[in-house]
Amino acid sequence: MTLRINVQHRFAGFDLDVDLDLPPGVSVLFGPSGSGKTTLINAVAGLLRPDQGRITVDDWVLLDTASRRNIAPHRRRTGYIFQDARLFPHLNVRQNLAYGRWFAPRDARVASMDRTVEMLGIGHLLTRRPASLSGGEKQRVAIGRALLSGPRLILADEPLAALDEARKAEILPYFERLRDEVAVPILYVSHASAEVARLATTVVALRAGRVIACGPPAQVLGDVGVVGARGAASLLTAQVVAHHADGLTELITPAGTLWLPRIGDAAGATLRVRIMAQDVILSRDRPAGLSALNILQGKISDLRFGEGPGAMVTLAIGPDRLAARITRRSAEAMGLATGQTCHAVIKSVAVAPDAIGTGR
Ligand SMILES: Nc1ncnc2c1ncn2[C@@H]1O[C@H](COP(=O)(O)OP(=O)(O)OP(=O)(O)O)[C@@H](O)[C@H]1O
Repeated sequence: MTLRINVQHRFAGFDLDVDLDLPPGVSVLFGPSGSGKTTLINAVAGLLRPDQGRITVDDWVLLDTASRRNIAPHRRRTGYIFQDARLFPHLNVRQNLAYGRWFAPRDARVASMDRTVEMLGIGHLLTRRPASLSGGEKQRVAIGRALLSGPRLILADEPLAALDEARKAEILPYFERLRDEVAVPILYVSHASAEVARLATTVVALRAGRVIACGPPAQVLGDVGVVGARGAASLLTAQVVAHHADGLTELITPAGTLWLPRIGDAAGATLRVRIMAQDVILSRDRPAGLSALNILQGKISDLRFGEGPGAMVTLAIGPDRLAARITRRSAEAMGLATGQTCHAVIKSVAVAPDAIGTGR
């Protein structure tokens, strides 16, 4: 399902103008505070009527100001997941889920209650009231309630922002399952790049009401113009080979073996691993006698110098790209040039657990 959003809207001092054509999967609206993420998601939900615009899910028109079509919010079939779960406190979990179901149109293909409960791991919570649930559990119930309403589109406005790191880590895999197992487009607001790296199929980078980049996460999160040199990251596709007794997990990438602190996923699972450009060291020759376990070989596909002392070197590693942020001085001393073979050195412990997600 393709989501098309063309919206222009003006508040005093703020001007939103976007034109997006988003493929299936999770589209993350990513940008600093005040860039227009919530305004945009509210326009899609029908909570804000933009000055001008047209919003469609496939051939279903939610808004078309030119023909004065504006479907009311409750008829847009959007499942909305908020920062706070907003469950009904007087209903237990099963009743909260059933409430979502009650809103599903008769002809909607709605996931079964059993399947949803199983997918979100909330079977043991069904008779509990929201007050007795943790923040992460509440958010899983909120996802279930949204799913059971038979949505044609799921909107999630910073659903993890109110949770601590441990609870975020608990919820992220459920959003990954939602992305991989439910064929409903998801528009997801976030300003956390680790979350974007794990979840996004497409990243829409917003700045002051404009789209400054839109594309796959590996492309947008590696764009220094979007994330800055310090924030630049690469996403490597890797497959789990085995878990070893010394607490390390062995993964295979097209450029060699990657050893990371133990990962929960089973052997055979395909993961996307975020590696920050500033955590990568380069060597022309294959280094020996290093403490770092990960040495990946690639060819330099791009070399850029900034205004300051830094340089960004990109290696082609199979179909993936791996960026290294080094100094101009090192790049010149090493005589780096595009097309050369180079080795990237990455410390295992530099890859944080929240930087590893499932899927390509
Ligand atoms: N109802 C409103 N009236 C006037 N200005 C508004 C209104 N709603 C939002 N704005 C302004 O529009 C701009 C974008 O706000 P928006 O909430 O969409 O940003 P955001 O990217 O979601 O930010 P945050 O990450 O802080 O939630 C801000 O400058 C905000 O002050």
